[in-house]
Amino acid sequence: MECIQSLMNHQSPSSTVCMVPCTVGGDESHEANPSPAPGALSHACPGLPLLLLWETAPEGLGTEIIPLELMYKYGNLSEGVCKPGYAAAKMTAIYPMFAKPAPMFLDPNFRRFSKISNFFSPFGIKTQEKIIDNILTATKSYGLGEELDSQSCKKCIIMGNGGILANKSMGVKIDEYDVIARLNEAPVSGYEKDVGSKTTMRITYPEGAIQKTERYEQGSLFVLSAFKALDFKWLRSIIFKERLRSTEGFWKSVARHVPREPSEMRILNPYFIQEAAFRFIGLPHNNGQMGRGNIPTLGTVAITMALHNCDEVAVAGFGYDMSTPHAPLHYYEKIRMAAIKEMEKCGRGRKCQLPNIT
Ligand SMILES: CC(=O)N[C@H]1[C@H]([C@H](O)[C@H](O)CO)O[C@](OP(=O)(O)OC[C@H]2O[C@@H](n3ccc(N)nc3=O)[C@H](O)[C@@H]2O)(C(=O)O)C[C@@H]1O
Ligand SMILES: CC(=O)N[C@@H]1[C@@H](O[C@@H]2O[C@H](CO)[C@H](O)[C@H](O)[C@H]2O)[C@@H](O)[C@@H](CO)O[C@H]1O
Repeated sequence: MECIQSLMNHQSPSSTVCMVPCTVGGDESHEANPSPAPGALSHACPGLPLLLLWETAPEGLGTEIIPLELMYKYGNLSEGVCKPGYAAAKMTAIYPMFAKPAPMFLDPNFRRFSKISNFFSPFGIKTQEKIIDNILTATKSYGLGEELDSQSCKKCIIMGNGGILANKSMGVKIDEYDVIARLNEAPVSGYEKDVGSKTTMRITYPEGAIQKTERYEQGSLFVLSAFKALDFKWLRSIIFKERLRSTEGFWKSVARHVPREPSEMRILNPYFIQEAAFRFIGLPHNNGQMGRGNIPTLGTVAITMALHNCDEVAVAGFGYDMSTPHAPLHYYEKIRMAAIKEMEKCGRGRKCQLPNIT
C-alpha cells in the first residue's frame, strides 16, 4: 500500500529517490478517512504506470512489474523511447474501469462532458457554466499548445513539492520530460539543479498561486484547479483585470495579478478531482459537496490528469512522512512536516497561515 497511498496521504515511509511498483488505494485528505469507498482501488497493483521519483523504495520493490501483454507490446522499445499509450494500458490492467477520454482542460464543449455536469465545485461545473463560458471566451485556447498537442507520444512528470527533492540533483532528469507540471507556489529559480528548469504548466488555486509576479516562469501555462465557485470568479477577475468585490471565502491571501496572457490560462477539468477523490483514493462522497475529508491533494489531482492525457507518467517530490516530523515539508522552505498537523487544526473557511515550525 505504500506508493500511491503515501502520495495521497500525508504519510509515507522512509526516503530515497527511486522507481517503485506500488499499490493504489487507502485514503487521503487532511482529515483521514479510514475506509476506502466501494469501487476504490485498494488492491496490490501489478506495477503502476509511473516512474516514481519518490520518498521510498519499499523493501524488495526496486523494479517495475509489468503485465505480460504489456511486455509483448512495449518490450522491444529501447530504453527511454516514449511508449505510446503506456499509461492508459497499464491503468486499464490495474483498474479495468479506467476510461481514458477526459480532456486536460475545459474547452467550449465542456457542457457535453456529462461526468462533471451534475456536480458542484470542486467535483464538477454545476452553476458555474456562465462564468466558465466567459473565461473561455477570453482564453480562446484549450490545449497544451501546438507543438505538444501534435506530439504523438508525450512523457509527463508531475512535480510534487516535497522536501525529498532537496539536494538530489534530479533537475537534468526532470528536464527530459515533454510536459513538466508544477504545483502551487513551488519555485524553480534557484532550485534548477534539484527540480529542473522547464515548466509546461503550473496548476494551482487562488490561495496557492504565486503572489510575486516575477516568480512566474515565462512561457508556462497557468492552470486553475477550482475548488470552489469563488475560484472561478477570481480567475475571471485576473483575466479581465477587474477587482474582486470581496475576498470573503478565501482561506488565505490570494494573488491579485498573474502575469500571463489569457491565452496562457486554462481551467483544469474538475473531473480529475472527482476521480482522484472517489475512484482512486476512496474518499467519502458527502453528496458531492466539498467538505472535510473528501478533497484530494492537488498533487494527486494532477497525477490523475496525467494518467488520462500522457503516454507515460512520472512523479517526483511526493510523500508526507509523518514519522519524521522534523523533515522538511517542502524543498524550498524551512517548514517541517509537523506543520501539516498544526494546519489540520484550522477550520475550513477560517483564514490560516502555515505555522512556522522550523
Ligand atoms: C497549509 C496548507 O493547506 N497546505 C497545503 C498546500 C497549500 O495550500 C499551498 O502550498 C498554498 O499555500 O497545498 C497543498 O500542497 P503543496 O502546495 O504543499 O504541495 C503540492 C503537492 O505536492 C505533494 N506533496 C507536497 C509536499 C510533501 N511533503 N509531499 C507531497 O506529496 C502533494 O501532493 C501536494 O498536493 C495542495 O494544494 O495539495 C497541500 C497542503 O496541505
Ligand atoms: C492542511 C489543510 O488541511 N489545509 C486546509 C486547506 O486545504 C487546502 O485547500 C486547498 C483548496 O483551497 C487544496 O484542497 C489543498 O489540497 C488543501 O490542502 C484549506 O481547505 C483551508 C480552508 O480553511 O483549511 C486548511 O486547514
